[in-house]
Amino acid sequence: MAITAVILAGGRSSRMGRNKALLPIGGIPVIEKLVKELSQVTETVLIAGGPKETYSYLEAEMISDTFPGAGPLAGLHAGLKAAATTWSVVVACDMPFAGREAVRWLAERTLQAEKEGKEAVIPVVEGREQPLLAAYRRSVLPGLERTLKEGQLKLTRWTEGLKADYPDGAAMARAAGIPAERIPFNMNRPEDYRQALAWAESPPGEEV
Ligand SMILES: Nc1nc2c(ncn2[C@@H]2O[C@H](COP(=O)(O)OP(=O)(O)OP(=O)(O)O)[C@@H](O)[C@H]2O)c(=O)[nH]1
Repeated sequence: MAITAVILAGGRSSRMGRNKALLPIGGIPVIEKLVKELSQVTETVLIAGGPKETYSYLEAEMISDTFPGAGPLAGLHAGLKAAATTWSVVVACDMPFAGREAVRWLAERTLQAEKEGKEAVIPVVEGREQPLLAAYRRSVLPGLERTLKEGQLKLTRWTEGLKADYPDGAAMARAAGIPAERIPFNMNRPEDYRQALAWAESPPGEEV
């Protein structure tokens, strides 16, 4: 599909205590798993932020933030700026189950969003908006750049100002064939990593 995947991989991983993107899931670093999955359903995979030399073996293009240290919004900005497609899907590097079906589902939603003049598709999974597993139109860039220049770094404050579609993520979960809560699950702390490992080993639908 003519869409770019942007994997956000900057940040400090301070709560985890080590680079989250390199945590093994199913025997490979989570970022490698994401690159493999997302490259099956997108035109290009970009990695925004993180140590370039460490990720050079991956089949993805690496992008540096224009606003270093400014958090996920800076990664989103760098990714959208480098993307050659009108729409990009953004995925945080610490979401081990945000796989190809979820991204394909989001990419399909952008077709309708485009017709309706929307500039973002932000799924709502179990009542929570997921701006780090979402699709954005390149046209958000000038506003995003202004926001970053003003030093406003809060993601949800920025997304509030977008013309966004907020589809129910239950359908995304059905498409992916895994429980909804797992899809945007992200690993911030060591206990989250343990939970992800347990889920990775359990068959879909089986609660751990
Ligand atoms: N490119 C880029 N990505 C970032 C930046 N900050 C965070 N991210 C990514 O955004 C996602 C969410 O980040 P967080 O988990 O909130 O922050 P973190 O700094 O990685 O982790 P903590 O230090 O524990 O807060 C992750 O995929 C990060 O890799 C940044 O400054 N630049």
